[in-house]
Amino acid sequence: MINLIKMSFIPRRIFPNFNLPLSNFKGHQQKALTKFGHLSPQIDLVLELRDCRAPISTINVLFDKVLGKKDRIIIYTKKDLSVINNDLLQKWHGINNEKYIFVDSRSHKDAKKVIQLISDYYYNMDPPPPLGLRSMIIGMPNIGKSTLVNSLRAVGYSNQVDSISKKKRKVAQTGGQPGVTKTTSEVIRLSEEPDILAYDTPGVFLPTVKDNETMLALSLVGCVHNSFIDPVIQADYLLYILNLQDPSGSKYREYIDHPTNSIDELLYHIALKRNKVRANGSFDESGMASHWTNLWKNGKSDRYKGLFDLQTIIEKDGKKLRVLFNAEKERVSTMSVTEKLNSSFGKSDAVNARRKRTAKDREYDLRNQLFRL
Ligand SMILES: Nc1nc2c(ncn2[C@@H]2O[C@H](COP(=O)(O)OP(=O)(O)OP(=O)(O)O)[C@@H](O)[C@H]2O)c(=O)[nH]1
Repeated sequence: MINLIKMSFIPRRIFPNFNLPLSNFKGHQQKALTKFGHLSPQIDLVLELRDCRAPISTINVLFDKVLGKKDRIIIYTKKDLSVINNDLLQKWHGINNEKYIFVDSRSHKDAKKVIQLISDYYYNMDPPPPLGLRSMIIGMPNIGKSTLVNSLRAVGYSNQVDSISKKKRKVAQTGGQPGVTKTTSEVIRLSEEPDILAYDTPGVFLPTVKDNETMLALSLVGCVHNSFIDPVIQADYLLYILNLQDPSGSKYREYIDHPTNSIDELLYHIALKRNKVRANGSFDESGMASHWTNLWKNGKSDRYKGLFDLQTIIEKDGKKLRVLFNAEKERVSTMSVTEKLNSSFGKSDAVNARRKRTAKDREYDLRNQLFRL
């Protein structure tokens, strides 16, 4: 029977259309965008951070809108948590000769490579910038900006250990949830030779993200607070994405020996494995969902290296990606940021944020499952 399920298993091609909040735009992010606009004329180089596990969903086209056309290096963070391969990114960025690099923001070895890239840029500037190269580190919330600033500064000053104490080298506050940095920093010197300066900035979200899948990918990589979306829906999306990448069910084999499209079934097996099923057969569904998604969010071991971006899984073609990117720019260009900011504090989103999966959603899952079999 199990072999029959494995053979006939077809992963879901469509994710249920939950009524999720698509906005998490905050007042300090609006202020940050205004400040970006003011600082823009003095910025030589933009360091734009994206998450390796959601390289498309973590693009924020608002940055282009406020900063205008600026030279930039795209830095993919959290490489230690991702399975993305360089061929794919080379295809995307090769078309436009864009500079990009993968890093673990905490790694000094990777920070050295970033300093090297910035230094190369500096030495190619003609004339060299009289007041040092000014860069700005931007990206979605919780993507690793402040961690990278600290690593860059530690590396940039590594030859001058005596001149700067370790405490002084750590300049930016970091944390496990989004929104730790609330204001754009004063200019921070990353290195003296060459003279490289940077602004650390607050993570900025889009006023409204494109669709549910983008919001769920952003949630799995930690750009929104853990509690923002019902954990069972997050777990269901994770299951959906993992099945698309590997329909054999191997990504959750430690809990259940056959592939499944039903999050309820998987969560039950997780509870069983963890001895958390009560005598009456019930279990804490949300608790199991949070436990499972956290393994992937935090990359608890190599087994949980992830890729949560539906579009990255589908769009392998660089040209198509460019079309997608332009469509996103178009979508955002019609948005009034202030308008969206006000509406994002509206009651409906707060209500939606707490919305749980309903009996109807479960029924949908079950029908989907039966239909596939
Ligand atoms: N595994 C891993 N963790 C990282 C990496 N970069 C950052 N982190 C962790 O991610 C969390 C967020 O990092 P921050 O540097 O505070 O992120 P931020 O972009 O400054 O966040 P905001 O203040 O919300 O803008 C912290 O717990 C970091 O330790 C990375 O490359 N790999």
